[in-house]
Amino acid sequence: MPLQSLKRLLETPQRFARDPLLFRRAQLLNFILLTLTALMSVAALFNIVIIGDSRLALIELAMVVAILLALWRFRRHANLHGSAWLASSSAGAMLLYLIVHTEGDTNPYVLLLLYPLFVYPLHGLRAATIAYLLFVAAVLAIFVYGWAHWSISCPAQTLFNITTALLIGGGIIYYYEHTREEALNRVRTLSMTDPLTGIWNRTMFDEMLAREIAKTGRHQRCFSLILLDLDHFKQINDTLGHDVGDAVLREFARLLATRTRASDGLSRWGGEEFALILPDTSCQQAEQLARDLLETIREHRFPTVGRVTASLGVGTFRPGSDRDAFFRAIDQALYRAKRQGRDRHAMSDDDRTAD
Ligand SMILES: Nc1nc2c(ncn2[C@@H]2O[C@H](COP(=O)(O)OP(=O)(O)OP(=O)(O)O)[C@@H](O)[C@H]2O)c(=O)[nH]1
Repeated sequence: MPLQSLKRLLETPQRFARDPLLFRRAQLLNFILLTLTALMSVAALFNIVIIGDSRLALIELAMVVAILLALWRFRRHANLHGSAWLASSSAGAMLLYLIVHTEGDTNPYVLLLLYPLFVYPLHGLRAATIAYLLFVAAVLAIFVYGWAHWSISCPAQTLFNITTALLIGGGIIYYYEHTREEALNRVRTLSMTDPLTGIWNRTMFDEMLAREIAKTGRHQRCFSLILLDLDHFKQINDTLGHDVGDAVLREFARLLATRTRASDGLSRWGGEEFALILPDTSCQQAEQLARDLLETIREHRFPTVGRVTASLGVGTFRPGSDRDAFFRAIDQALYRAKRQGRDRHAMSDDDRTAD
């Protein structure tokens, strides 16, 4: 039974599971908070029973209380940011107190190197660097104070060693975090974009669609979706080759990107099909945009092939609509536009004011 409770405590709350980066940070925070609680409790016990230093033990118990508070805020209220700050500042204060308490004895300095080890993974690059620089400044200020008031043997050498260790230790962890974040951002970008056209891929389309659907429920707003399919694209591939087909797809994506807003979700839905999510856009506005897009495509001259046309299916999602039915209706509208001769748009059945 106690083993099961411990296992539950080690598990990261599932509410963070939707975002892998947030989940990793939550996992780290959970682990660090539990480790600090255990470490400080043992240290307090050690100081009471073996050393007989009740003042230090009391400070350590105060830190345990602060860390437990952070743990409670994190697990109960999903407060990641505040809990991380509470944990890092109380651990920092504890380390600084150790230096003061031992009046400059070199033993606590070894522990200082632990600080960047948990501050960087907890806070991320920017906030951690601020926290760490403040910490280094506090350590040096305390040491300078101690130089005048405590009997430190070889103070100049100790100051040099502390500064070097703090800067090198912090520097290495900063660089590690920096390269890790960079690599992660690159992987993230790759996982979101379509390699041929550089616009969003199907995964991002699905994510944005889910987000917009959730927003319509919360704010009672609507959004629109346009599906675009190039006409007779197979002929381009068959007569001019796949490289020309690829170039047309790239140019088509670029053209659409120049005619849409940054807040619109333009993605390659698959093959020669593209999707455009239009937040806060009514059926009439979406239809007008569909007409404008058709004209832009019609008038554009694509490299090698010249004139290209597309067919569009348009629909509006309203609060309470069903995702699959909505999508099916737009897909059907697109095929209606194809059947009726291509180079045109068609509205989904729910929005049929004009074809
Ligand atoms: N070059 C190239 N072709 C692709 C790519 N993805 C899909 N295709 C081709 O797109 C063509 C789509 O053909 P169809 O579904 O028959 O459509 P279509 O010829 O445009 O005909 P309609 O849509 O009815 O006007 C197929 O030949 C696919 O091989 C790609 O990434 N690059």
